[in-house]
Amino acid sequence: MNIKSYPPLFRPHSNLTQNIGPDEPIEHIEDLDPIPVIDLQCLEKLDGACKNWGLFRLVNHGVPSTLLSQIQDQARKLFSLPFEHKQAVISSPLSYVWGTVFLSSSGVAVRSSQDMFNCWAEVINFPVTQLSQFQTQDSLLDSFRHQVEEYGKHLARIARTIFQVMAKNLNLDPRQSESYLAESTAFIRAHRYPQISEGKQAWGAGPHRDGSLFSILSQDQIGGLEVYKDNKWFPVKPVANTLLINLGEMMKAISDDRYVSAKHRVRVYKQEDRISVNYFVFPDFDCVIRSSKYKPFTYNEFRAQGQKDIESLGFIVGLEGFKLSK
Ligand SMILES: O=C(O)CCC(=O)C(=O)O
Ligand SMILES: [Fe+2]
Repeated sequence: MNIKSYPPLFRPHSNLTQNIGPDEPIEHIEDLDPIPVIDLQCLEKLDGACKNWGLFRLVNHGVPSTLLSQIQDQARKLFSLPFEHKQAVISSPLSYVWGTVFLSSSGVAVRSSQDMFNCWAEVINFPVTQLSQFQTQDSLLDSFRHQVEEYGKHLARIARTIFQVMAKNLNLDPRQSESYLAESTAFIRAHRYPQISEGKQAWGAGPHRDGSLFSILSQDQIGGLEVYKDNKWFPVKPVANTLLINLGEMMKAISDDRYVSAKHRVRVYKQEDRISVNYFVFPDFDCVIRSSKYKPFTYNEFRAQGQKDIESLGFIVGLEGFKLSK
């Protein structure tokens, strides 16, 4: 355990612990992996995976395996630096937060008063289109920044390819659908879920749905991600060289509820730190999302509402709060 690298909150002597609630059954399927597998070169099964799961594994994605493993290794090294050093070198437009994954529009970490929504995780945010402006004397951060930039280009390509097919399957108006996928506001978020000491309990990330259009995740070999389907939680096992696509609430709204926004959560382990790197993509912030199920809204309004919910209720109501009453 590299204690100096952890924010004080996550060190063994801290008395922070979380009531993680009743431990809902986790479906253990040892050999069979039920998560749909989609080939980027042949997207025939994409529509079914979006309708049934809202989360799928992507193969044949064209990201070199060396780049994927470098991203994982370098992220792990970066998180292993002393806590104070990370605080000192990670500066705007990057940000470093812990205990929450929510950031206000001004980049400040927003913590909920409710346990479920605080996370046993550290997060470094990289806004992909602003990375070329970032200068640092720290050689590890500098080389990681370059890799993230290169990785970001692959992810933007993958996001475009997948979204084009989704838009076609959903018969979206091609002009409208252009503003549903905004590359300019996409960001890459690296997470480290520190190991947790005996006797403590917390979620790496409590059960939630993402607010994004969708995300593209690379996880290490530790595991811990779980997805909810048919009233059960399924482990999303690590499979080398694959990526995970997770549909968020914006995709559900745009699809007029034909697609599922996957509910998921992350477990933490006693023995090991887990690393994951996630790319989030959103609609243009001021593009109006129209559907038959929800009142028209922009992503900006959705995000502002989420922040208000966190501050007043301790959790995000999400898309349900925009539903048209019958
Ligand atoms: O780390 C993961 O596996 C998922 C993280 C997550 O749920 C998120 O970033 O929204
Ligand atoms: Fe998530």
